[in-house]
Amino acid sequence: MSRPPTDAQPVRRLSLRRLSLWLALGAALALLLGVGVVATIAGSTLELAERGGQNTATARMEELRAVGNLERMIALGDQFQTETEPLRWRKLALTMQALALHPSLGDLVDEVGGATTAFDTATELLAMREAEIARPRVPDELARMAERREAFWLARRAQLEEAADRVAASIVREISQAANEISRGTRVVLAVTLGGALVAVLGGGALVVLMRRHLLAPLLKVSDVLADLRRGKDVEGNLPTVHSEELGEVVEAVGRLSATQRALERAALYDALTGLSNRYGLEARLEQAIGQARRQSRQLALMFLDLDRFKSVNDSLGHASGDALLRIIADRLSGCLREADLVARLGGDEFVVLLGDINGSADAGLVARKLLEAAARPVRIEGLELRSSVSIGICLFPDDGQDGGTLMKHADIAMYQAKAAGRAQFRFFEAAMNEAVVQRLRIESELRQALERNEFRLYFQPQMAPDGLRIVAAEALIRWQREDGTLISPAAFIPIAEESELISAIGAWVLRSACEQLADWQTRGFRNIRLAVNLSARQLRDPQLPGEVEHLLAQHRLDPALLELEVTESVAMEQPEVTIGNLQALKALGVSLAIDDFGTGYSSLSYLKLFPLDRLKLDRGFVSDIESDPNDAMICAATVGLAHSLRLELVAEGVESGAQHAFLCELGCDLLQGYHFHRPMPAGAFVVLLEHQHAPASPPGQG
Ligand SMILES: Nc1nc2c(ncn2[C@@H]2O[C@@H]3COP(=O)(O)O[C@H]4[C@@H](O)[C@H](n5cnc6c(=O)[nH]c(N)nc65)O[C@@H]4COP(=O)(O)O[C@H]3[C@H]2O)c(=O)[nH]1
Repeated sequence: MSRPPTDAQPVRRLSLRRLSLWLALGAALALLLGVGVVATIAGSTLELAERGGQNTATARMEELRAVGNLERMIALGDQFQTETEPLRWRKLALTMQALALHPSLGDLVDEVGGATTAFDTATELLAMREAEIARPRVPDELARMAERREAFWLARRAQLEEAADRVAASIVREISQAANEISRGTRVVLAVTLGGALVAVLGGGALVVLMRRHLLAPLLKVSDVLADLRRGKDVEGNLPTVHSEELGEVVEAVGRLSATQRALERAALYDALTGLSNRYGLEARLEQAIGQARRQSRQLALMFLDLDRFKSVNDSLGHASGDALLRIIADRLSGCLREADLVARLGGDEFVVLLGDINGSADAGLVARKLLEAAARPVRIEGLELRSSVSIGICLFPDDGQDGGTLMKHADIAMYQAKAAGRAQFRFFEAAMNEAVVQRLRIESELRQALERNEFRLYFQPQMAPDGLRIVAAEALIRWQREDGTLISPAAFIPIAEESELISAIGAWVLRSACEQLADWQTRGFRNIRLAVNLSARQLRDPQLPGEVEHLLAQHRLDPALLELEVTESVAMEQPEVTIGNLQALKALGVSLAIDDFGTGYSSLSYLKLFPLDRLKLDRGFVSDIESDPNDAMICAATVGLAHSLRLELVAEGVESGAQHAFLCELGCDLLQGYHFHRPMPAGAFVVLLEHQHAPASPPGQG
């Protein structure tokens, strides 16, 4: 798209407004001038013609009359000569005289000697005839007189005829001259009109060419560009260069519009943090790729990637570090792919990879391995070396889904399975996974309802002194009591709650209820019973947790040491540096801290000694085989030794028999928990048990 010519060489531009004003003015002037010239020429020609016509007509009328009178005189003269009756020839002579005196003949006097001659001729003829009558008796003389009269008449007649011919010729000459003048004037008017029309045609043509080049063509181009913009095409470099100010404004506005549209598109289709496509960009590409693959009968692979334990990085190191990690992972993922593939970020720590044109699942597996390796390389952020990993779910088109929505859902399900299988691995989608997910979603929604309906209960399992008689503490264990009264074990729903944000609400409920219970025991006089509460990974990383605990302790006026918070070894060791900070914040409140399921994770002793702990809880897996498996017995012994060397108490879980009890006592365990003593029980039963402590001791295993 052409940038508005602000940053390029400035283009000199005309003002169309001014140009059109000048053109209109010029056209009006030219028109006025043309009309003036034509009108002047036509007017003068007409005037000339009219004037010439009038003069000629007046003058020629007299001459015509004179010619007529002369012709008549000639005819009268001829008649006079032949007329014998004196009365009649006298009358004819008199008529001739009267005609000769007519003014039309007056003007001919000089030319033909007309009037005088005509009058004299009539007078002379009359006198000659009168003289002939006066001598009637002399016939010869009479004949001579008549001959003389005849000769005289013929001579005069010839003169009169000549005069009439000359006048007639002059009339014809005058008329043709006038006609010539009129036609010359008409030709001039015609020439001027044609000239004007030619100038108008040429000027109009030039104007049309000018308008087409500088107005119409750029306008059409701008309209094409706008149409392309509407279709979402890139119009970069398509804007015309214009030479008028007004169109320049339009072109610049379209340029700005296109730049804004591109910026909006970027914001709409790309992720601002990583520069990768976002959900909408991915959806568009996915639909396109599916259409293409369907037409060409090809396979696609869609991968759903989730950064393992990203939230704890975000919570403990802050959002800036979280963002930096996301950018690094985004770059690494992009680096593993071909140009035709796509990697998108859906938000949070979720990425999607689209592999176009693969030959089968093996291809997708190969790429997934590369992605796993790339994500697993250590990341250095703000001086800390972080170990990241991703879990990947893969599904294939067309086998695992025919449309984008289904493919995304199935890849997500496969990813969830990869996470459940221990993270940092990939899983291909299988139909059976769908059912597991449906089940999980159902439980999630039921858990939400359970919270609203207050269906959770706390059970309490005593922790005994080594003698197995004295209750020193208890562990709070959640149960879900459904409407029909059935109790659901936490193992069936806590992992699901941990996958969603539900664990925060459930954990908060447990903490609240546990503190209420502690307060209740206080009022009942059981002041030294400690209560242990399990913390989920999310809770431990929650920066609000210390504040909430502090508030609950203050609200119920509890001795903080009576509240024990347990975190599993694997959660504690996930990001040990982060755990240290979180545990220290809790320890600052005075609460007790314990590591649960000890021995199942991979503890780093250097970190373990930095955790501000009070107790280690030996996992019940080691206790169960303590008698039969010498390895387990050794581990138990070593764990007791380790705890004591770190100045921690050791709690043995899952004590189910007297032999286990005896063995653990021998090893030096500080506290014992298990069915051999008591099963988890409701609050009421636990209070009854506490009250029994004041009574004579009953043998263990009867709880
Ligand atoms: N076989 C055998 N089992 C014994 C014996 N003594 C105790 N147990 C069981 O061992 C589990 C001990 O709790 P845990 O290790 O913290 O393991 C707990 C804990 O990780 C989790 N959990 C329970 N309540 C909560 C809670 O309120 N919050 C969180 N985040 N997790 C909880 O659920 C797990 C299972 O809890 P429960 O089903 O109550 O199972 C309890 C308890 O009933 C024994 O002698 N033999």
